[in-house]
Amino acid sequence: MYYIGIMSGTSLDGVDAVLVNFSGSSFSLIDTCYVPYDPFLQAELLGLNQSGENELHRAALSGNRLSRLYAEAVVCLLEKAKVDSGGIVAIGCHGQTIRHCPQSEYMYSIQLVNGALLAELTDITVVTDFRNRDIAANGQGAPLVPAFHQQMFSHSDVHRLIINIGGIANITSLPVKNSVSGFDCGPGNMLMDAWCLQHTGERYDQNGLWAKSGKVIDYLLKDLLSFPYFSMPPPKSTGRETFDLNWLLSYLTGKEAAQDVQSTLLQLTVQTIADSIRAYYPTARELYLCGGGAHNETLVARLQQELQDREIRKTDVLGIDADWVEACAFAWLARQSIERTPGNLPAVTGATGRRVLGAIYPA
Ligand SMILES: Nc1ncnc2c1ncn2[C@@H]1O[C@H](COP(=O)(O)OP(=O)(O)OP(=O)(O)O)[C@@H](O)[C@H]1O
Ligand SMILES: CC(=O)N[C@H]1[C@@H]2OC[C@@H](O2)[C@@H](O)[C@@H]1O[C@H](C)C(=O)O
Repeated sequence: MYYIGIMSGTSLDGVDAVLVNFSGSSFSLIDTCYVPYDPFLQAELLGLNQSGENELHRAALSGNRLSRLYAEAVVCLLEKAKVDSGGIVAIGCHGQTIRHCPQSEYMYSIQLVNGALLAELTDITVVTDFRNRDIAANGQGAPLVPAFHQQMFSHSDVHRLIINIGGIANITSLPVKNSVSGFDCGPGNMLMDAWCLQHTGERYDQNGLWAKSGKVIDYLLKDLLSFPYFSMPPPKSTGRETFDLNWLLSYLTGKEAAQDVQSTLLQLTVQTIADSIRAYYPTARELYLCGGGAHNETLVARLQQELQDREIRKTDVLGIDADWVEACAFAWLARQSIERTPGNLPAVTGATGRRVLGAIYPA
């Protein structure tokens, strides 16, 4: 029961791909492959988050480029694992989000990928477009990963929280008795990455050392935290439409030192995660981090400082490396689709019911 999961997230850094084996209820991660975006593709994808000239054509071309990269990642996995394409049941490919508008007046989410091309290039069944069925059922279409967290990380006696710190940060609550819940807390690394690139030329602030060299600007943090998204009740999900550099610039006076802004952005991520936990999951004591932000030592130390009575570890100790949880989730979501089993959790997304997700392109 080999599946491939492919995730390219809101950080816009590249492609995470995994080969996994599901047999019955057991799961194993067999191989992984990471393919970075070249600067041209990265800039093009970032540009497609806003309207621009000839954007339909550009989006279609980027979808094709992405699909060729996804196919490279598939070949890399098959070679590493010495498995041939006939041995794979399906590829679950998230695609690259360029717009996310689940609100009732819009009701769509766009993940770029040419599923037909990927099926043609790999000769493997491809499942894509995981979000729109949930949105059609009045859900947010995100986050979807909590259903996978439930399968992999639940404990019969302990209330656990799983916190993904990617471009956006999202939280999953796995209580002992009540139903699973979760939502997007707000920006994870996205704003820090953009500010860091603009001021240092580095794509991200390694271990948060630049942020650590600055001071949190109290008035700025207070202003940022007053943004309505943070106090909105779940279900909720967000993205680059809301949290981009322009959003940040609208709060700056122009007199702030760049490293102090970075320190404040890091604190914003920490604070919005900690506030969400205090507001919605006050009794949960075990926290497990995944996503790239789990490697940011300054961020993790400040989060531990905010939540001193909770134990914070990475999902690695639960059996899945923090870097590969999302890609594994899309392999699992593909299996749900292939088996015609629902993949969404209405308690998370707000959908009116459970739905079989995804569009299938047969091999
Ligand atoms: N050592 C590190 N120190 C600081 N930040 C790091 C480190 N390693 C990774 N990161 C951060 O993690 C980001 C990548 O995270 P990840 O791959 O989880 O995001 P994503 O999957 O694209 O986002 P999302 O989950 O929102 O879709 C990088 O852009 C960087 O900001
Ligand atoms: C629209 C979209 O791509 N959302 C992503 C993003 O990245 C993290 C967070 O925001 C989450 O809601 C979601 O991704 C994961 C994989 C999810 O659906 O659970």
